[in-house]
Amino acid sequence: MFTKTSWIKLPRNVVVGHDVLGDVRDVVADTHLRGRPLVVTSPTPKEVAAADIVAQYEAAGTDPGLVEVDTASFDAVERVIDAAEAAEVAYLIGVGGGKAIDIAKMASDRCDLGFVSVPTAASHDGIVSGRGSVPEGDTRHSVAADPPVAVVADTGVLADAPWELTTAGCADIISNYTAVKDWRLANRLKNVEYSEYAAALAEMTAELLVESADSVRPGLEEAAWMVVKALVSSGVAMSIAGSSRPASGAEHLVSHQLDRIAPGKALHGHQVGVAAIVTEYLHSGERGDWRAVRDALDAIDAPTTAAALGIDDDELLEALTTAHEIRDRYTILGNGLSEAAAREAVAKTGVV
Ligand SMILES: NC(=O)C1=CN([C@@H]2O[C@H](COP(=O)(O)OP(=O)(O)OC[C@H]3O[C@@H](n4cnc5c(N)ncnc54)[C@H](OP(=O)(O)O)[C@@H]3O)[C@@H](O)[C@H]2O)C=CC1
Ligand SMILES: O=C(CO)COP(=O)(O)O
Ligand SMILES: [Zn+2]
Repeated sequence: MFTKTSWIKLPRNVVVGHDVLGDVRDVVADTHLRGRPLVVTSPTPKEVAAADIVAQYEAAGTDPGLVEVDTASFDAVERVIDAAEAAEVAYLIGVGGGKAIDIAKMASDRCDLGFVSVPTAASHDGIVSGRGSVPEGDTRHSVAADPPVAVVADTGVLADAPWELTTAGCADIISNYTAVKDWRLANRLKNVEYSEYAAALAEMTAELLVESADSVRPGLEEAAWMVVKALVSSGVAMSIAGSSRPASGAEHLVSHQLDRIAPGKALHGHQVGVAAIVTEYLHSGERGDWRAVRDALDAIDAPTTAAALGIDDDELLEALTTAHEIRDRYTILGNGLSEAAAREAVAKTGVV
């Protein structure tokens, strides 16, 4: 008997382009969302974009709420929920990098309110995804959360953001290669549910970005356009899969572990990129594709060594040998990488 069910949650409007920040109200008006919003942002994105959005609503006679968050934490999510309930807002607008967007996404999921995503950095593929990532206890990885109803990504804002934020987004996409290899491995070895559509979309997204690497240069709106399109596409792959599997494998486990061992030292995307060089080596050996992963990262100015991340060699080795413990997600790390094997992998790939 056929018993499969798949529920794919996607945004209704995804608007990417020049000067679209000024269209937030119009984009929202084209959805079912009505009434007063709560704008959730963090310090820099507030100046770069959130203040403008607040002004748009004020000019139209609506007084939006505003909450500023500093760190990605459950306290921050609770504070946003309290603000949303106190102000009786109708929906939330997350304005910023992964931190502000995920806090707003998780708070709106908890309050059962619509959510609009306004990225100010092309730094991660959670812009569109049905996943939220806020540390809780020892958990750093994402959990299911309703995706945004609408996304407004202004390529001018994204191109003006610091270049390393864009290279972090590119590295988050390049890590799809190893994430999909881990997913296929888990499907073969552990019968983990697998979607060829989601895997193919995640791989193709990485492929298209790598092929365009020459055009991904600082300050260019065209480059911001290409990267944000890739981030959207990767988020859609996660929605099709109903999990972060197409975009998160062993390289993400290592990054999550680094967030615990060496917090705040490097950007999420940069950490997963460096870890992907090592996990690609583990998948395909010395003669395998790890050089292609390293060269793709290098081509877009993303770090390729622990030193470039600002992470000590020992911190990376600890992350590599303990990453398998943090989540029920089978990957090439299996039941754990031995210290000797980890040392060999980082030495052979030049990561350390
Ligand atoms: N939900 C999902 O599916 C996914 C979630 N993630 C999560 O996203 C997070 C990583 O996102 P990331 O964006 O790197 O982290 P942050 O949101 O912390 O942003 C990184 C830095 O960029 C700054 N910033 C943002 N926009 C601008 C701008 N326009 N100009 C100048 N500075 C700017 C922020 O400033 P300020 O400090 O003022 O905020 C912050 O200092 C991780 O927590 C990761 O787990 C990653 C991938 C997928
Ligand atoms: O960062 C992500 C995809 O790029 C989300 O993955 P996690 O589920 O590992 O947090
Ligand atoms: Zn990621």
